[in-house]
Amino acid sequence: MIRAGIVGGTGYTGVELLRILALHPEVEVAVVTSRADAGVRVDAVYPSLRGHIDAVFTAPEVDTLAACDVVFFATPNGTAMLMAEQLLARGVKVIDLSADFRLQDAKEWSQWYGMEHACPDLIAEAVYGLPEINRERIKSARLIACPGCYPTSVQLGFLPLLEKGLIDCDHLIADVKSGVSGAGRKAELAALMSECGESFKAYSVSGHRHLPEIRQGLALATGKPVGLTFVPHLTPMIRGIHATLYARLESNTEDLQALYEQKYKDEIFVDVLPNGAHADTRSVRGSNRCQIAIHRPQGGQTVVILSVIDNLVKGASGQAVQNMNLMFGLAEDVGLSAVALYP
Ligand SMILES: NC(=O)C1=CN([C@@H]2O[C@H](COP(=O)(O)OP(=O)(O)OC[C@H]3O[C@@H](n4cnc5c(N)ncnc54)[C@H](OP(=O)(O)O)[C@@H]3O)[C@@H](O)[C@H]2O)C=CC1
Ligand SMILES: CC(=O)N[C@@H](CCC(=O)OP(=O)(O)O)C(=O)O
Repeated sequence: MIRAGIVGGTGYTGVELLRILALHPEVEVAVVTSRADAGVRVDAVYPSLRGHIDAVFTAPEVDTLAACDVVFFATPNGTAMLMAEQLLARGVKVIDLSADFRLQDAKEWSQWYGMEHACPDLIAEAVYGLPEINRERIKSARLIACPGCYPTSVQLGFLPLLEKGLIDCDHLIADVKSGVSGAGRKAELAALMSECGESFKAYSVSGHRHLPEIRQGLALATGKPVGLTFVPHLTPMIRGIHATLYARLESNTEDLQALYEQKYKDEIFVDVLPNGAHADTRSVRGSNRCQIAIHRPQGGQTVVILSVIDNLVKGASGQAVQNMNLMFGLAEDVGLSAVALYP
């Protein structure tokens, strides 16, 4: 059995990890941390886990976590980087759901995240945990930087077009909507039902911290810098990300539906919908799937890609477990076969 630790077990991605790992046949959840709830049983905070997780929240301490084979950090940015080095030195694999190791340039990271990086030397070793592009490197990694939720939906949507060089890379547009759980469980005015219910708004239009992460991934796919306008929106739903992606085609020869189907034909967690379909977040809620639909309105030069995920599953905890499966030589979908909840 793989002994797993979760730092930040009371947050939304933490409890989603617990939900997934509770039914994972190869994992025993050995340590779950929370500073605020240290000493409290996990199933007292989350009764849904009664009979599934027999653990008590503890304070996050390296000595306790070092008894694990793998530690997930489901913590705010700036936390994993303080403990990762010590855990790796003690032979523990680290899977970080936060942004601490996502950007390859420590200076750029500091600018977007507003703090100095505590261990810039580890950044080069971290493998960006998007299995659809980095599967082989993930298998032998010690440290995984799980992609952000918006970046997962946008990169999976744009990749086939970029890899084939079919679009104008200077003017990409990602118009993306997120459910409120994307903001985490902490109390926040903007996430109150009376603030975001019955309303819909864009935010961080002048620059969101996922912009450099998405640009970095797309530039790697195409081999040159990309020009991207990324506008996130907050929608009054709990889970889900819906990305509407726009690009200008530079070639008319390719059958785009066939291109996407071919690119993702062996990917368990990327589902290309039939021609003309409209992807919806409800159809991936609770599942580790990304569903993608391709459109070319009026047969013109603009291609519109719809890409949907559950931000807490393929956008965070499901993808983290997908990475863990690869790192430990398991089948990629162990523990991740849940079908979306409907309605
Ligand atoms: N929500 C989402 O959809 C997604 C989130 N992410 C990323 O995953 C990470 C977790 O997000 P989310 O679950 O939403 O966050 P939450 O705010 O819901 O939970 C944060 C958790 O971290 C713990 N924590 C907070 N500060 C510290 C600290 N300094 N040291 C140790 N533990 C700490 C909290 O418990 P306590 O304070 O009691 O210790 C809590 O359990 C973030 O980096 C987020 O950006 C990534 C993709 C999607
Ligand atoms: C709706 C909402 O607030 N979403 C969050 C992003 C999601 C997140 O947790 O960020 P990471 O993926 O980088 O970890 C935000 O815009 O700050």
